[in-house]
Amino acid sequence: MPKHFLMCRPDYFAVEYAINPWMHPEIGASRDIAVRQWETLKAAYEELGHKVSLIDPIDGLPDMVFAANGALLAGGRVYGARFAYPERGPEGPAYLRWFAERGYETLEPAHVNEGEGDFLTLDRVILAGTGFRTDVAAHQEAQEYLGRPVVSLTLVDPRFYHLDTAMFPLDGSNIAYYPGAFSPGSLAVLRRMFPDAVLATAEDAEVLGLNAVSDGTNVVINAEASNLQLELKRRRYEVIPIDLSELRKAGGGPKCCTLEIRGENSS
Ligand SMILES: CN(C)C(=N)NCCC[C@H](N)C(=O)O
Repeated sequence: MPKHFLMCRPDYFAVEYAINPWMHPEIGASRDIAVRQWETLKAAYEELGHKVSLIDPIDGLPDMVFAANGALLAGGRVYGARFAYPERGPEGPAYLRWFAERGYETLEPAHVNEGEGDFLTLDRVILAGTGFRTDVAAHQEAQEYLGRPVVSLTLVDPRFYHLDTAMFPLDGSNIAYYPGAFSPGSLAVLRRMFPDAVLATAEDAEVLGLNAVSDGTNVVINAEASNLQLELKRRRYEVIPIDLSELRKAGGGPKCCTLEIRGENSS
């Protein structure tokens, strides 16, 4: 099934503040390289048959390329983002406006949450991260608005500050994750819910290998995550490695650049 993604060209991308351990403003990042790498990601989605819509980037919002943080959709409803750090604050209303202007039902959230960065949707449940960015009250707010069960998971390693830096859905019922990113209780929940999950190594997690996008057949994944790629191939997934090393300097990978638009008829 082709998917529909929202992306934001990194025309104003920069590393000029530090709100996660990957960001080093004293080193910075190249916008030109980031744009080229991002174009490769967009082309990969289009080659796989997925539809990509674009939101206009805004000058002064260097992290807006990370569209996954902009909202969470289910059944055509849009639960907006409210960012933890003021540097990203205006992105929430900008993404919500994009959807409202296109006729989507939207909710401006009362609680801090960073969209699909901390909410990962499976067929029967939404997995939700907390610990660094998204407030656990937002998990309840999303559940109430979207009418989907939300399972809270606690992140404990600041390098993996969003759930989607430590986990991705392989399909509607199984996941890949890095165990070291979760609290003992959350890990026990994951083991119980997903006995057949793909477990990533620290090496894969440290190159943001878990920040991947799967359509159930193809997995678009950071090129450097080599152990994880081997395991995915062993499980018969088609692996599409992408070099997003410049965007990683802001703490993002393929998934961060990709917000899934889930319409009325999708799960
Ligand atoms: C998994 N997702 C969506 C992300 N991890 N997003 C990247 C956000 C990077 C930004 N500098 C920040 O720290 O918010």
